[in-house]
Amino acid sequence: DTGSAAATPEQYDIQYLTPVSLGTPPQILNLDFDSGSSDLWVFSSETPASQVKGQAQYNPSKSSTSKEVSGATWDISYGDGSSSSGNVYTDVVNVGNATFAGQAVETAQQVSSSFTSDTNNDGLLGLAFSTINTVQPEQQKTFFDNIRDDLDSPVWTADLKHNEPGTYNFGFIDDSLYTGKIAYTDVDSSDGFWMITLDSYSVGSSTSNLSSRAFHHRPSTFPSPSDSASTPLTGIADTGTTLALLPDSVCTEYYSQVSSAANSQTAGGYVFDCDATLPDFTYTVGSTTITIPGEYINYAPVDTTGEQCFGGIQSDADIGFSIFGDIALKAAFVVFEDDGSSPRLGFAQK
Ligand SMILES: CN(C)c1ccc(C(=O)NN)cc1
Repeated sequence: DTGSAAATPEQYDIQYLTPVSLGTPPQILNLDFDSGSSDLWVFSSETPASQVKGQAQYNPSKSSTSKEVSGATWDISYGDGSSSSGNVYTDVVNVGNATFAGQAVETAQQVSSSFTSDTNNDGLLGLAFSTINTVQPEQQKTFFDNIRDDLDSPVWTADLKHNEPGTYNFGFIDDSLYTGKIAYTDVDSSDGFWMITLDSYSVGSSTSNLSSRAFHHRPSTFPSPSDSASTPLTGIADTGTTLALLPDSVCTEYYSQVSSAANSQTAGGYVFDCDATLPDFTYTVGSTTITIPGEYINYAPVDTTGEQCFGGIQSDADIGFSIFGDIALKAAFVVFEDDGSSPRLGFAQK
């Protein structure tokens, strides 16, 4: 079995939506595939009308193959403070021809305001590890965990793009989607996430880093620079988070290269003049180097004046690890591999 479906960005690449078929006859909903969570939940016939604003709704009573999971409930909260909760059914779920008959479909009986106002998002399809699925009393498996053994290969891949549709594939690696070689790194899934350590990062052209300059002799008073060219970054690969949330030290180093940049309390992060030229941000996994173009890091205007723009790199303070969200992932072809025992993440240029 294999599957392939389009990942279409909403404005500013704030999120990517992918059509999913649920039930019999098929009910098509556009879901946010999220490698940072593990619940497949949908707007449904059970979602109060006051909390629905244009979203498609899954109606289990209209599906001949739906079965209620007796006594099961779910309740999830996300890093941005949004939340949802409800009941559970199983039904046929089909993603680009990859199909599982008994997939847990979590129907929303409550969604928070940010979901209600997100009018094109009909729900989430979790692709983190099933250990953090929120269904009680019996935890449910993610779509990938369910179909993994039927897939030609135990992988799914993300080819997200800037301002144009990309692709989520299941069960195979499409060699036409990347260049060079895929470099793999081990995943620590103990917290339920695709957590990895990037070998290094650099801001702009590497000569910006003092240590890479031929300093014949550096006065002893010179600060020995944090040699970012070999500083690792540990974080989670999260297709459901828009930005790249990185350590304060990295943010400081990055925005020190942008003369108009400031860390704004009112805007909630680093902002700069929209006409600023932003440096690239590069990270390495083994021998593969991924460069996020500066333009991708000019994320979006703060307001309708279009004077100040919000950065695509922001602080991961208070989270405890970095979050390599869409800003970081859309510059790469990413392989999420899990044979059930030793998960790995692969990165390639494209
Ligand atoms: C409000 N929406 C659409 C969200 C979607 C995804 C997430 C998230 O943290 N995923 N890892 C949060 C919020």
